[in-house]
Order: sequence, then structure tokens, then C-alpha cells
Amino acid sequence: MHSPLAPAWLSLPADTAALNAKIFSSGVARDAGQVTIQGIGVTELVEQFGSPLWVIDENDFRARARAYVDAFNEAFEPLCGGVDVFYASKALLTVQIAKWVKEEGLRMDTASGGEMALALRAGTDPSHIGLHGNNKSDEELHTAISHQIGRIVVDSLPELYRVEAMAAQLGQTANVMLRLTPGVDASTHQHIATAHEDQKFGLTMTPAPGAETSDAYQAVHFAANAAHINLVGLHSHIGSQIFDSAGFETAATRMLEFIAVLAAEDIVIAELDIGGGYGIAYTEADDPVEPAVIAQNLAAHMSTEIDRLGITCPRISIEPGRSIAGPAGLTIYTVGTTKTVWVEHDGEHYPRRYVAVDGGMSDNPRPVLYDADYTAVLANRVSDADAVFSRVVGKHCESGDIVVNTVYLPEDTDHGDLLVVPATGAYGHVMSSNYNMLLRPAIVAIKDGQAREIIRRETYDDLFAREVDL
Ligand SMILES: Cc1ncc(COP(=O)(O)O)c(C=O)c1O
Ligand SMILES: N[C@@H](CCCC[NH3+])C(=O)O
Repeated sequence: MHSPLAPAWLSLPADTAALNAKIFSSGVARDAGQVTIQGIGVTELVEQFGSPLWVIDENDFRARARAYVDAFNEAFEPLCGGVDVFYASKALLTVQIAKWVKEEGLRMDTASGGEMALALRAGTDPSHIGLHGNNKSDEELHTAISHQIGRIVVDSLPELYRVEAMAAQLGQTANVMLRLTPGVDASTHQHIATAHEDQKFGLTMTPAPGAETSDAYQAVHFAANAAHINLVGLHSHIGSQIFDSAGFETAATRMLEFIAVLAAEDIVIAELDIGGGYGIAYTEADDPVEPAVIAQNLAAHMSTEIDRLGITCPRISIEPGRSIAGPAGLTIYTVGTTKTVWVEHDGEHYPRRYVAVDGGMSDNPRPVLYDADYTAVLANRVSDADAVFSRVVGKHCESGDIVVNTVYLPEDTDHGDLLVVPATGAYGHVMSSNYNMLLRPAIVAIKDGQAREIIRRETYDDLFAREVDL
């Protein structure tokens, strides 16, 4: 029965076994009742690799990565030449994944010394690596400059001066992009919007009261004239999990207008990185846009703006993360216990079923951080039982430890059943923790119907590994 407690977007499923294709990776199906990934059943995966388990559909990941390369190159080639696609590795990064990214022709966007070290360890060409961060350490800058990485995306004036000084000291030229904040308020959760003024990232394009020029303008002039800096271009990233093209278009317009101002002063900006942030479907409420459509719309918008401003189009680069890794991943959990509570709503009481699983906020903190919604399906079997209004929770000592806030699950879902939560490939493993000393799950990659572990499950010895005096 449909619950009055349900949010407006959640519909009562006609079939609780159905798998919504826009949310699951392309390799997911049901076979003899069981959810399979490229033909391998969830029961077999859990028997072999344990529960909970992160699964990455490698074919799907690679296809999504390739789709960005193909779509953006096709749309922009006639206008601005080829497009470089940098995979935003913060979404999901292991050595294997860095290798897939390279094999599919993408470059690597990193956001810390650790991500950069992993990219280098995986054999990524340093000239294909970008380094972000609003507060890079001397050690991170030293590694980036001495390895001659393709772009240090400088976030502030003080950092720019430090880069010039360090490059001079090392007798090198640092490749620098400048991250600007085009003042766009992207429609997403406030913690993942990054281009409005009142947040920590980037050089503002608006002069301070009483000042004649902005930090962005001063940074361009400094970088263009610095002896040890090669100004690669400009960068803007408006935020993450965005569906609406208006924010990307406004940001592109503001960046191109700034490039036109600089062109009038004979400063040529050769490259413009427009960041990542493309939204994915976590639930039936989300309607993601295909890379080809995003690319064509953006190219059309930029073409008009370039004509209007009378400038040459800079080379374009982008940084998608979530939209490559997210839909390719899913998490398998085992149900431990259930209970039903009665919740008051408009003077009546309605049931909510709590279904507790063997993971939680330690393998996916997104619900607790951003109120993020997910969905789940009973995965080891199909059931004819009625769909009941449910909340999937974890096993941590926190009442906010929610895995899926609202979902209809079969009434007989019980101890020992497996649930699959789709779209967990991005910002799950990378933001996981050992809270309550839970062990982090393994990551299994499935390629061409073969499953292999790319990250093994943690052990209690891993938990004690940093104890100095055991
Ligand atoms: C600078 C930068 N580039 C790219 C990304 C990737 O964003 P997404 O994973 O939403 O595509 C982020 C994260 O928001 C970012 O901060
Ligand atoms: N971690 C965030 C995205 C942050 C993007 C990085 N700038 C999420 O899960 O949605």
C-alpha cells in the first residue's frame, strides 16, 4: 500500500523485483530471480568475496569514460579542436581504475598528494595529470613541479606566488591553470556547490569594494609574466550532481567574457577547463542527461558566445567523476534484522519497516552528509509479498546511520536476504571509514563476465596496523 509517509517522488512499485535501467549499470539483470552483474549472481559474489561488497561493472565504467571522450570531441572538434577529458579521480580511485582511465584515453584529475601519488604509481604520464586543492602543501607542490605534471590548478594568489618561488628554486617551469569562481549558484546541495562567492574555492572574478581589479585578473597578469610559470589556461567547476544546464552555460559565458577582456590586452588563454559535476540517477526522481546531449548543448552555447565576443575558442577540457564511476558501481548488503515502527502523520499512525544491513555510514556516508537518497532491491530472490514502506539502515551506533531513507521492499524481506543498492560507485569507497571499527568491504571488478578483487576486504589486523605499541 502506498504510504502517506512517502516523499512525493517515490512511487509504489508495481513489481518490487524491477530494475530501473537509468539507475543500474548496464551489466545488471535478473536471472532466475536473482540480481546478476554480467551474468554473475549476487549470492555467488557474496559467497566468494564476502558481505558487504562493492561491485564495479568494469565494462560499464569504461563505456561511460569513453562516451565522454567521444561525445565532447565530436561536439567541440569543429569549434575549438579536441577536448581533453580528465577523470576526477576523487570519485573512485584504485591503481586498476587509474589504468582503465588511461586505456580509455582519459587524463587524470587529482585533488591531493595521495591521489597524485597513486596516478604516478599506476603509470599515468605526468603531463596528463592535473592537481587541484584549495590548500596544497609545499610537499604536494614540490612533487607536482618536479614531476612536471600537466597542470597545477592554482586556487589563490598566495599559492600562485609560492608556485613561482618554488619553481624558481627548482630551476623548473610550473604548468599552471587558474581556478576562478564565476559566481554561479549551482542548483545542488550547498556542500557540493563550488562557484558562488561565499565558499573556499577559487579566485574571485569580482573586485573587492574599492578595488579596481579582481584576484582573478591579478593572478592572470602575474602568471602571464612570471619567469617560472607556464600559464596553461583557466578553470571553473560549479559543483557536483547538477542536472540543469543553465549553471554550466552561465559559467562558460562568464569565463569567455573574461577571456575576451584578456584578449583585448593581448593575453591569450589557450585552454578553458569547465570542470565536472554532471548528475546521475540515484533514484527514480533523477533524470540524468547523456554526455552527447550535454556536449552538444554546451558547444552550441559556447559557439554563440564566441561569435558574440569575437574571440578564438580556447581548447576545452572537462573533469567528470561521479557520472563515470557512480552508475557503474553497486553495493551488496546482507540483511540482519527488521522491525516496524508506527509513525504519526496528520493524526493517523502509519508503519515504517526498518531493515538493518551489515554496513552503513562507514561504507557510504553520503546519506548522512548530504541527505542523499538511494534506492534498494531485494537481490537474492523475487518475492510476491506486498511492497512495504521501508528504511534501510546500517549497523553503526548512530540513529542517522541511514543507507536508503525511503524505499518499498517486499514485506517478507528478512534475515539472510541480500539487498543491492545501485549507483554507489562514486564517493562511497573513497569517503569510507572504519567508524565503530567496521572493516571496509572489498571492491570486485567485473569485466566480460569475470569477477576479480581489485581491493581486498580489510581484516582486524588492518585495523591494528598503525598501532605503535601492540
Ligand atoms: C575541481 C573539480 N573537478 C571535478 C569534480 C568532479 O565532479 P563530479 O564527480 O561531480 O563530476 C569535482 C568535484 O566536485 C571538483 O571539485
Ligand atoms: N563528495 C561529494 C562530491 C564532492 C565533489 C568534490 N568536489 C558527493 O558525494 O556528492
